[in-house]
Amino acid sequence: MGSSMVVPPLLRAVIMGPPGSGKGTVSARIIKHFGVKHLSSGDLLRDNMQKKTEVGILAKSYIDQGQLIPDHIMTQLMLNEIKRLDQHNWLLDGFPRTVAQAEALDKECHIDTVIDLDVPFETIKCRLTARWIHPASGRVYNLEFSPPKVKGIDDITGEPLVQRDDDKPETVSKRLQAYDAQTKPVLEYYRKKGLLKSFSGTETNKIWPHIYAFLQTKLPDVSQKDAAKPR
Ligand SMILES: Nc1nc2c(ncn2[C@@H]2O[C@H](COP(=O)(O)OP(=O)(O)O)[C@@H](O)[C@H]2O)c(=O)[nH]1
Ligand SMILES: Nc1ncnc2c1ncn2[C@@H]1O[C@H](COP(=O)(O)OP(=O)(O)O)[C@@H](O)[C@H]1O
Repeated sequence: MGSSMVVPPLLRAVIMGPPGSGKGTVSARIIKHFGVKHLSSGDLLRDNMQKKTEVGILAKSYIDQGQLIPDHIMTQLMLNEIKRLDQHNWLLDGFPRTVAQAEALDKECHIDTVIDLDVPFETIKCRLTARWIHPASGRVYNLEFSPPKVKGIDDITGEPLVQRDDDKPETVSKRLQAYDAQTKPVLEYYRKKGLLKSFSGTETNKIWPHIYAFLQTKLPDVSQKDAAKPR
């Protein structure tokens, strides 16, 4: 039996979108429903900053300025992590963010699909100042949209939540500029390859059912919840 079973190909997906477009929020739902491994460049960098690794110390100076980390550092860091997920379906979040990164990724693996969250900048600006995160897990909250059960406390661990230093209004503007100049060309890069699936809107709850339906054509839902009402 075993040797004749058809093994479906592993999913290699990327989620893109400007800062605050909901990549982390949507990724959490994708993980819950489709059981994929999630690799977030921002979470990885924040973990390195917190541990004060060489990469973390270097990254901090860029992140605090709202600038991207140099390509060679970012690519090495991420490709290293990606290798460890070899046998799993995976979703990259926050990488690639430049065409050079996308090209380096292409040399290592074949990407199947790129989910693009197309959310207007105006919507995003207010969201980020109300964002709170649990750094150890990457769980993300929002004072209005998805508040924690207890103010300032992570629902699962009971540990304190923090605000990201780079969510200050001045830094947010710089990050949006970097997105326009350096990351938008990546969308074009994947569009030309026929891999880009854009989802437009201003509310995650309205965008999510479309993403869910799209992914269901690729992977089975492994969550217990009623698939008719994906949350
Ligand atoms: N008001 C509002 N906030 C949202 C919505 N979707 C996500 N958020 C919040 O917006 C912030 C940014 O979302 P996040 O998933 O961290 O975006 P990322 O930066 O692309 O990973 C977080 O505080 C989310 O809780 C939404 O539809 N409406
Ligand atoms: N692929 C990348 N290339 C360069 N810099 C990156 C990359 N991913 C993350 N960073 C740095 O980390 C910061 C935070 O990233 P992230 O948490 O993904 O932001 P957001 O969730 O707001 O999109 C970015 O503003 C950038 O400075």
